[in-house]
Amino acid sequence: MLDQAAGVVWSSGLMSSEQKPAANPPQDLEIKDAQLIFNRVWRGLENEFGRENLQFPKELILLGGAPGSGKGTNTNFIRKVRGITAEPIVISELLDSPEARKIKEEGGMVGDEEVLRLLLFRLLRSNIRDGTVLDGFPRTKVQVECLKLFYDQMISLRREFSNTPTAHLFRQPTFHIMVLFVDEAESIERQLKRGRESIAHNKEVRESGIGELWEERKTDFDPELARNRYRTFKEKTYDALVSLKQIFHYHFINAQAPIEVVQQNIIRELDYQSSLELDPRTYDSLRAIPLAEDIVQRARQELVKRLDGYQVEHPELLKAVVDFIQEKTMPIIKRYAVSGRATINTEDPLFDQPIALAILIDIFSERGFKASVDIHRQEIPERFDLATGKIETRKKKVYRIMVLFTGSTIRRG
Ligand SMILES: Nc1ncnc2c1ncn2[C@@H]1O[C@H](COP(=O)(O)OP(=O)(O)O)[C@@H](O)[C@H]1O
Repeated sequence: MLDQAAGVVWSSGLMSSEQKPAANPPQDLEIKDAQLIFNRVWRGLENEFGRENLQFPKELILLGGAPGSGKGTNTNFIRKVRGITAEPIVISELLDSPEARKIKEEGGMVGDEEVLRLLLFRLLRSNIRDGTVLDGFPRTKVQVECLKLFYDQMISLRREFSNTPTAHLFRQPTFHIMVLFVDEAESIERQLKRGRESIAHNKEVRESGIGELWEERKTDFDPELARNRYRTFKEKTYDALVSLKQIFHYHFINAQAPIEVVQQNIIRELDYQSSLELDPRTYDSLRAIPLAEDIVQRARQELVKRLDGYQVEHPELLKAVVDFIQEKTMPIIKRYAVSGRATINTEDPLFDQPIALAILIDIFSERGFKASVDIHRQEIPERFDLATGKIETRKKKVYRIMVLFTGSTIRRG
């Protein structure tokens, strides 16, 4: 028996805060462009490699910042702090065609589609599965949108393969956006400094025949070109990077300081964020406690294992619970979706087997709901014995299934 009317919990507060869709959703051209570009590149990948082979790095640290902010200087340091052994990917080095070189020399930017294609192909290399640092992506609003679409695709792949033997190859992606910040004067000064260092270094290499030549960028010798690069960054890149703050792990680093100070800032930022607020001694006493996100990730792997286990060991029970969810709970959940909360009472004897309750909760978790079940035992008076005065009762077991879910923005990464 299903007690629908009594089983649904409404909160007037939740009802009144019901969100209406925006009347005019922003139809940003750049967002549309990004979708077209991304879809073309992604289809290319699927055709060339097959979906099952689209295995990308688990962790990506996307390093952004004005030219001269110290991205190249700090990349190896960041890898060390995060225990990343894979080589970093420097976008400007990926862009090696003569056309791309010419654009770069003038301080401009290479087309988004070309950048995205080269990058995603490069990310598929098997030696960077654990993670890597990306220097110089995303640089434009379109690239920012592509990054979000890429993340969503990684999540879809993960879901798609979660019940297969290759589930472990599609891990939960973690994206960190790290912005190194310097002002215009500092950026120009450092670009020119790099120019002077390159000349001195290359002179030494040529004279001694030892070592490798460094790239000599035109923009590192001309203050006007250097200024132009900084302005391109401020106008095209900076706001786009900041817009990712709400979505991925975001780290803003004051990079206008001596290298040692910048590196301390990086350590602090990459560490658990509360370390920024806590006294270091307090933080030290807490750090033995695992981070919630690590536990959640392990729990998710366990969940996948359990669900696969039910399929093998209790296939009929699994099917019965799936049918129950589909037929008995989904209509109620859909009907009350705005509140994000539904309660369903049932006396279905299916749940007299405790494992059926476990299966129910796990299925809901896998589908993104939070479910819990209370069992209520009620005695229903059935007969009154006139001779003894005793009331005979029937025991009734009611399972109260509470399902919570949310329709609000989900933090990615
Ligand atoms: N904190 C710092 N203080 C002084 N000079 C720095 C600092 N960080 C980097 N530099 C210098 O600035 C120049 C540009 O750094 P680089 O790492 O190549 O910048 P980016 O990769 O962000 O363009 C290099 O000569 C580098 O040695």
